[in-house]
Amino acid sequence: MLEISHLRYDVAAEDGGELGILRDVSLTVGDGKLVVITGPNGGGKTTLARTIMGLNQPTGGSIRWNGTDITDMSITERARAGVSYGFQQPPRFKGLKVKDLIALAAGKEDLTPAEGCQYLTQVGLCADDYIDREVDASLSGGEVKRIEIATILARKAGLMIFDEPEAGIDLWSFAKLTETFEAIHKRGESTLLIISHQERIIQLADEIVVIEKGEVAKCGPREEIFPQIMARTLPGCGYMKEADR
Ligand SMILES: Nc1ncnc2c1ncn2[C@@H]1O[C@H](COP(=O)(O)OP(=O)(O)OP(=O)(O)O)[C@@H](O)[C@H]1O
Repeated sequence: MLEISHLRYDVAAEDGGELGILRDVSLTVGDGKLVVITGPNGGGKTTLARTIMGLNQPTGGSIRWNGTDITDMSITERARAGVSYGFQQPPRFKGLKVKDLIALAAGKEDLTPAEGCQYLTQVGLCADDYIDREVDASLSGGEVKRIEIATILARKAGLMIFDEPEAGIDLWSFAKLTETFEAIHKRGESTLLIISHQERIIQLADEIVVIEKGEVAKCGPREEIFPQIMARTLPGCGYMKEADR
């Protein structure tokens, strides 16, 4: 279980004061649940995900994972504890091949072709075309994004956090990805926290959390929150991006 309690993340403001990016965020995610975090741009979703992963040190509150306080743990310690995070814009790794990156994530020396195929197919990539490619600038943004998601799947972490997994991904691969999320959720082996503006991903959620202005604006079962979100997606305002409607 992930338990976030009164989490704050403040940064220095231009006027010399403090700017609250996350303000008193409390949230509980049960084991095996699929929770979608959505909300307007700049609301604080990525900051929350980065803080859970340890990329930002909170200025207040606590994060517990499976009963252990991980608030002051390093990124590596959190990863060892089973927390993994897929960046909104994943980095490239010049000199590393796709198979190296996935093998590293899976904790193996090498990958068999079948294993490579297993992980890449889940994100809509053909292993034959990608397994020996370098994860450098020759790959498109959508390709790097899908390869990074494959590494998270290979890690089989207890908590998988995906930051806008739909970003830059074509329709066919997106359909494959939603199937993959559904399958992981059905197996119940991992807890999924997915930041998304995409209606089809939001529809997979057990629970939806709306983060707005650094606070939890809404939180509850999908059946309850989804109609409220849709009611606010009127032209010119609302939670969901124009392109997703
Ligand atoms: N270190 C920082 N210093 C100043 N402002 C910051 C810092 N980190 C985040 N912010 C600001 O905090 C707000 C929340 O950013 P965040 O990236 O978490 O939003 P988001 O909800 O993920 O947005 P999007 O939907 O556009 O991805 C933004 O206005 C951002 O510019």
